Amino acid sequence: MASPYVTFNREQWRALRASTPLTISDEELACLQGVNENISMTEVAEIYLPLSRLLNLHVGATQELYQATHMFLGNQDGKVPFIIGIAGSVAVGKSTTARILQTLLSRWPNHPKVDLVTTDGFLYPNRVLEERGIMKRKGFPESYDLRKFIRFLSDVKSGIPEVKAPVYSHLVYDIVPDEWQMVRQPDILIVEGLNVLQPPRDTDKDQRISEVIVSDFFDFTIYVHADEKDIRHWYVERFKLLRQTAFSNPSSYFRRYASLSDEEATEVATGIWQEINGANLRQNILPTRVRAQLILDKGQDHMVQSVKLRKL
Ligand SMILES: Nc1ncnc2c1ncn2[C@@H]1O[C@H](COP(=O)(O)OP(=O)(O)O)[C@@H](O)[C@H]1O
Ligand SMILES: CC(C)(COP(=O)(O)O)[C@@H](O)C(=O)NCCC(=O)O
Repeated sequence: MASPYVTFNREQWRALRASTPLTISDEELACLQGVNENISMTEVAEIYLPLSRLLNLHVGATQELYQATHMFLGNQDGKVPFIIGIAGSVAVGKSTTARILQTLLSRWPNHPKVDLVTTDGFLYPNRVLEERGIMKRKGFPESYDLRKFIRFLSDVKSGIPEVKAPVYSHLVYDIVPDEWQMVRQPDILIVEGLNVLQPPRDTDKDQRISEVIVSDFFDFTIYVHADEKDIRHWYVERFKLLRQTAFSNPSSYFRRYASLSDEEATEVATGIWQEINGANLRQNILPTRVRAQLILDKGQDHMVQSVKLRKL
């Protein structure tokens, strides 16, 4: 069967930079370094800048389409945000990708307001996960309040002026009660998380919400891919670093991990990977890759090796 994707190797993709009118100023470079100090600026210029141009073209075309419909209907409905979904494994670099794109996309005059929401806010609180015996299934499909997530996306897409997203704290490892992120009609909303390309669940009927699925609300979807052995390595390295930062915070749910030796930390993190995040990747996340409009394929140094773009 012919592939629905056109594949660009790194050289072919970076050549598209020529059709990107904007360059990056020193000030913006500094801002991106703040997003992630490990990100290479060559990577931003060669991979993410052309990607932001492609997205800019899609946003522009969609904005024109909305305008045409409004003119035809003779109404002045509220602004409808363009929604980008970013999927992929835990630790593959979704949040880094999302933040780079947020920064790059906000420089375009026709879509300066770019908001970013992560799907962890739609996890059930620990109390509910405990009641259901699924505390060790965080990130698996059944750990999310899908009804709440779909309502949120539907409200944003309906042009509601102010929509609330719940907030998850990695520090306390739980939903923060009574804290919300307000989404106020951005030009673009980036939604980043493990589950953005997942199909409807039929395992628990309670959760089944008509025929609407999460990805119906996305105007563009990206899957960040890498070999599992590389992602596992990034996960373990990030876990080791967290000992000096988040884990040593007195409010951290994982205080007990702060004093682990390198060897112990590697063992604990590898265990969590095998039991939770790796299993979730294989069972529920990787199978959704085929649904993405664009796939970023990263090598072991985080550099994108190839970009796949859906032909239709
Ligand atoms: N493009 C990149 N260049 C260098 N390091 C990166 C890049 N993307 C992610 N990382 C590193 O990989 C780890 C996981 O990235 P993160 O964006 O937090 O992943 P996710 O949101 O998918 O869990 C972090 O330690 C991050 O610093
Ligand atoms: C919170 C997460 C489920 C990621 O959620 P997302 O924002 O991708 O929906 C994940 O980072 C997580 O905490 N997994 C549980 C196992 C672990 O501690 O790594």
